[in-house]
Amino acid sequence: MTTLPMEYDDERHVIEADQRGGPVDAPDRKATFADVVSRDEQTRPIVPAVLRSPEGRRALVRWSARYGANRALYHVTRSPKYGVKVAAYAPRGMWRAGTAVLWWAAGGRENFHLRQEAANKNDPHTWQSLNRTRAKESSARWWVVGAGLVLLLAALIGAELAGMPPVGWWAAVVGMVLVAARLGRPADKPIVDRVTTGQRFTKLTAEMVRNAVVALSIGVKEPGQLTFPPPGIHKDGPGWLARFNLPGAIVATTLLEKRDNLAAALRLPVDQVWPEVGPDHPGQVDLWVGYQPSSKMGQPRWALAADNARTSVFEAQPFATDARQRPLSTVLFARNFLIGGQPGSGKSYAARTLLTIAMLDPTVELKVAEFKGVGDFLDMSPLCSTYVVGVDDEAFETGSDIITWALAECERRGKRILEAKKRGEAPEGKVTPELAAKRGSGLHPVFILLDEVHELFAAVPGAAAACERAIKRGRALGIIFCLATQIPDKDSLPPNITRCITTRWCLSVLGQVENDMILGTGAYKRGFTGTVYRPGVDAGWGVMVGVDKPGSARSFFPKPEVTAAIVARAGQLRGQVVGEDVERVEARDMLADARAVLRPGEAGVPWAVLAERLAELAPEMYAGYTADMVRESLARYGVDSMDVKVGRKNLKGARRTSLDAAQQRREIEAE
Ligand SMILES: Nc1ncnc2c1ncn2[C@@H]1O[C@H](COP(=O)(O)OP(=O)(O)OP(=O)(O)O)[C@@H](O)[C@H]1O
Repeated sequence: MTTLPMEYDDERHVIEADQRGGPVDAPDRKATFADVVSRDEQTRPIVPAVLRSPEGRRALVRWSARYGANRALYHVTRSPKYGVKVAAYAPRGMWRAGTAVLWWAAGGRENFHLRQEAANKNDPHTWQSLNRTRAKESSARWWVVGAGLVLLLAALIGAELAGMPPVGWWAAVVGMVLVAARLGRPADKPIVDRVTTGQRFTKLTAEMVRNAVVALSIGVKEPGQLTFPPPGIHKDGPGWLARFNLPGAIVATTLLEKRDNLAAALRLPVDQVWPEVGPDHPGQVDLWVGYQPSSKMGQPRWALAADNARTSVFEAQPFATDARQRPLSTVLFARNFLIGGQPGSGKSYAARTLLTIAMLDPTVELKVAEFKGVGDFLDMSPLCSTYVVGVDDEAFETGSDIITWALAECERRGKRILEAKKRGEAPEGKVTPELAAKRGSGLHPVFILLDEVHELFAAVPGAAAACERAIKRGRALGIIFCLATQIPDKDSLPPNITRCITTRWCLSVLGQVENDMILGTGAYKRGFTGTVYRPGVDAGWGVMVGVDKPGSARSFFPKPEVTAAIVARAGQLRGQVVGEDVERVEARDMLADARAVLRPGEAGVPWAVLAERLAELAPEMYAGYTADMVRESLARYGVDSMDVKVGRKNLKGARRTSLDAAQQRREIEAE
């Protein structure tokens, strides 16, 4: 075969084969000393999780005591029955033990079948040889039995000579009788009854978790696909914690969305099963399963109930507990709080826990308005600079005055902070703990609680918008708002308000819509849902977001006498009421006022000038109003923001024609 030289024309292209890259994985090499010393992976904790916190230890002691007491009581009540059984089985046990020893010593049982077979076959040789083996082994065993008996006798004589008390003899006899009864009982008849029934949950096992997760159909096909990083499933607080990794790219939130199904697969109530995203990666789940449903668990003692409790709104303070009975804390300063839920979900009491934190900080001014009308905060009213309860016009007016006061206070505080900043006392332009505590700084923290605030928003037009502005402005200025509401629709809880409040606590709600109105869109899908709680039964339980660890939170619910002691202590700490009551601000007609401050011949005024003139006309109402606030308020009457000539410049403001047109429209509508 000849090989012809290949011919190419001039336009040939040589296509190079793709270059292979270098190996992606570095070759294995032995770990060097530097590798070993630079390892910083997590070491396994020495103390088990359940013993690491005081709450965990207390929970373990409580659980052990309850469990032990229950078992002890159960058996004590059945002790007569056990006595009869022991009396019946003990002689049989002694007989069995005695004959077993004799048979063993005689070696009768070992090659009995072989000897019998030899006898049946009439084979004396084999029989004799087998019997010799038996006799040889047996003689040694008789020595052992004899030595045992001598030792026992010696021990008895020794005990007698040593003066063993009668109780010791009785204990020895009882022990022997019990052992004999144990040996004498039939194999399928235990002497003591079972305390737990098979159905009750006592331990979370890997098998339960694996099977339950496979049953969820979230992409886990085989039970073996779940891996449990150390320390595996263990006790944590009053329950079990299983940390596991889902296979492949399945994220933990897929499992959280199916909490109901998970509880069903584990055959447990929903409020006993608490899955969370694990700490290491998004595919890790921390599944905590309580010994009991959370609705049946007690609550640890509240640290603020201590005789010497004193708080600071600048530091994290406990206000609730999570499902594992661990206290949850929050800083009040520079935060606002929204508590939502259906009637009976425990909103007022949840709000009281936050108010208690504020109350025990003697620098904080308290203003409370409750529009349920039943006096849920009446006991705390002597500590408040403004307190109102009711659902009448006067209560709503006071509620509205609180918001107006807050707005004006923001304005005043803005100026004070500016001055403090110039003096170097407020480097970040915010109220600091030092400024807040300084007498006469006018920057002490203010805690404003508006309970059932939807009533106020429905009764006073504009209250919601004003509240929104006050919330936004007051955050850095030491004014803390806490709103509690029943969220029936977007008018009673305007979405703008929800948006500017970061810490939200959703107690029992009926459905996904209400849930997401409080916690934010998508919360329900991410597994944060207050729908699992029943009003009344699970009162105080809710889901909280905007805190370090979002999740379930149950408000502290101290007994009335404990609450009374806390209030008395707060009274002692404060000495007198901090702050002053809001002044009654007569409702004013802003459109009429704006027209009144226009000077003759003026075609219009810029917004900033209008704000100044309004503040001069009625400082009690307009003191805090900025140009933007005036523009927004007049926009509601249809007054447009237009160019107004000032000297040679055009500035945005209100024109006389626009103000007059708005007034005419109003008169026509009134007719
Ligand atoms: N943390 C808690 N633990 C146990 N029970 C609680 C807890 N919080 C509230 N409760 C119980 O729930 C009841 C209702 O509480 P609360 O008045 O706070 O509910 P609410 O949501 O404000 O109700 P409504 O809208 O009807 O006023 C209380 O009387 C109290 O018995």
